[in-house]
Amino acid sequence: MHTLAVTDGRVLRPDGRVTTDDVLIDADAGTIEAIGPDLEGDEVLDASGGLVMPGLVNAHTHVSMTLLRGYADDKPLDAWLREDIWPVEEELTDDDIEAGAELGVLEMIRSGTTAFADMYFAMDRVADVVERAGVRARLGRGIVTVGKDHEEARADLEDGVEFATTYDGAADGRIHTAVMPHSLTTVEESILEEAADLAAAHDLPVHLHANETESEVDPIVSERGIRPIEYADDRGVLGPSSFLAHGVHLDDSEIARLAERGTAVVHCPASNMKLASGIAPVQRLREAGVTVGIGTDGAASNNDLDLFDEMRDAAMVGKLAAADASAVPAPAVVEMATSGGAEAIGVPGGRIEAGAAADLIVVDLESPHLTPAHDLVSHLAYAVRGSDVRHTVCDGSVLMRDREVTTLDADAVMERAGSVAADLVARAE
Ligand SMILES: N[C@@H](CCSC[C@H]1O[C@@H](n2cnc3c(=O)[nH]cnc32)[C@H](O)[C@@H]1O)C(=O)O
Ligand SMILES: [Zn+2]
Repeated sequence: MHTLAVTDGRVLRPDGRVTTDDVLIDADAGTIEAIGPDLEGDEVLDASGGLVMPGLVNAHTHVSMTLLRGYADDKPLDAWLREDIWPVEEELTDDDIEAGAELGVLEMIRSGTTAFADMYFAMDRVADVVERAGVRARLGRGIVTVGKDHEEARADLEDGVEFATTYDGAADGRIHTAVMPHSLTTVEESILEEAADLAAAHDLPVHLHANETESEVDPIVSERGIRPIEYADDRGVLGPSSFLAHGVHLDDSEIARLAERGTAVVHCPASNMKLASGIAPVQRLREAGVTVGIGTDGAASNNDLDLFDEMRDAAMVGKLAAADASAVPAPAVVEMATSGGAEAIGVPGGRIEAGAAADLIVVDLESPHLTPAHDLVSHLAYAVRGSDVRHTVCDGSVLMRDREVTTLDADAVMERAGSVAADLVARAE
């Protein structure tokens, strides 16, 4: 057994306590062996002056959209997608998607994210990046049927299911998959139903955008006389492994139904604020017992993939929405960004405890903006930035040591992404 000792730091435990301990990792198994004083390993990762905490889980993104960061801002969802994003996405090549995924994964490793859920196209290329970069992911091809005839729509569904069944368990088990119909309004009813059936038949989760904007909720209510979550349930989409992105506009009956079905919600506060979609009822969801994770959504609606920013946004906007400063407190956002996210997307990790997956980060605390250290959980929610992450470990492997990413060549990744992004936009215009 090859071991890695993370030494001389403080450790964030699953119950929110912070202790002064070392963490011993079985690098071969990719698991945490022990937590305690004076642990010795074959290799050492210095955590002095730092906090060891679970790697963050970005529970909803479109990682290759880093190529479109800053390309189209200041518009509502529907116009943004139809006028700006989808036309450029028409021009995307598989190589572009790979370059964008490398950039996004690099950014995530550098800001402490070790696992993410991704919906996009050319997912075989995204899977390749996940494998090389050493992170964990739940991946799926986004299935869209608007503007397609039934045959094309079926082909999209089949592609999505084929990707999901082929890649589940890839990269030594670091890659998980899901069937990912894009949303309740961009996928026709029969395809949505089939997607849910096929996911169940293959024991895979369903992931989709739902109840993101009012203009997505209204047509379902007026055409069918029922709320979107009831419609989703009738199509078989909801289940204990399913997770939906956004859940901004949910009424009490929908929240109760999500709780009953065990379907998780991924809160994307920055995207929801930027597109002026609304504010998800995070406090009410949590009180109802719904598992809530946090996601950045794509970099074109955020505009970064730093989950520390997202934690702060979730706490701030949660209070504003509830008109209650005690709503969505620091421990809740830290939980949502770690164990909550891992549970929502169904990946290991999210906890520093013996036997858990060795997905962890070390946050450097020796900075003016993190001084004094009255309460480290408060710092994680309100004051830490992604650039404070010193080391990133996933599945027992060191992906970043002293801010140097070991699995990707940062300069080459940025140069390639910058160049393909410029070409892409030029082709689209
Ligand atoms: N459009 C593709 C498949 C969907 S991939 C996922 C899609 O979600 C889009 N997307 C990104 N952010 C959001 C969001 O907040 N809501 C809805 N869609 C989004 C993204 O641009 C991408 O087109 C097709 O026609 O086959
Ligand atoms: Zn999205």
